[in-house]
Amino acid sequence: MEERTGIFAGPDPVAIAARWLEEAGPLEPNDPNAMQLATVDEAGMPDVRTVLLKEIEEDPGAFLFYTNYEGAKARQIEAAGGRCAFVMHWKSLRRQVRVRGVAAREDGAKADAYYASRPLGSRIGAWASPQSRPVEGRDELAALVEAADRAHGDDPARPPHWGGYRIAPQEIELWADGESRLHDRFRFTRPAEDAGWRWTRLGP
Ligand SMILES: Cc1cc2nc3c(=O)[nH]c(=O)nc-3n(C[C@H](O)[C@H](O)[C@H](O)COP(=O)(O)O)c2cc1C
Repeated sequence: MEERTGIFAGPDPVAIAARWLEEAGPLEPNDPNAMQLATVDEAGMPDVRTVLLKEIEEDPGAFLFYTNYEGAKARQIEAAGGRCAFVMHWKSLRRQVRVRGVAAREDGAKADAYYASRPLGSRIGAWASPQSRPVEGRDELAALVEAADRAHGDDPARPPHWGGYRIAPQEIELWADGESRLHDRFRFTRPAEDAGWRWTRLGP
């Protein structure tokens, strides 16, 4: 099988994705860690939205983002037994990472620490925002923020309805732009989390 070299080098696609994200950091105008997270609702209808990838854990490999556990994406993730997918595309690098996997809540010490590291306004916002539910207008939102501010003060604890998801990847595809649309695509799979990754080149 043809060897993977250069930007594709290495046995672990999670580590390669982490390398690519680091490379994209100084090149992207905004949010190099933005990922488009796909879920399906209970009728099987797909849904997708952007969230921010906050951490890549390298062993055994996982991707973390944070959100409201009462919003649509959380409901969809949980109803699907955690199954979800995401894609990251860096226009500056002309590269793409696709991941399919299973998400599980990270609502322990790591979520507490990340919550505590956020600016106060964001911490209050996490208490105040009824994510994915209708609001009457900005006035209602402002009133909810004011109430949360009064209730939780200057050092709010992490809300029970807010925390992380850790996506354990089952399949990762690394893609890089090639000449004449002959892009490079490598798909990695592993039979279990503690097994090594196998890979194959795919037609573009
Ligand atoms: C650049 C960008 C970053 C975002 N980051 C997050 C995030 O990290 N977590 C989150 O819950 N929503 C984030 N959002 C908002 C989501 O895209 C979405 O509107 C919200 O989470 C509600 O999604 P849902 O109704 O499918 O649950 C972000 C939006 C953008 C455009």
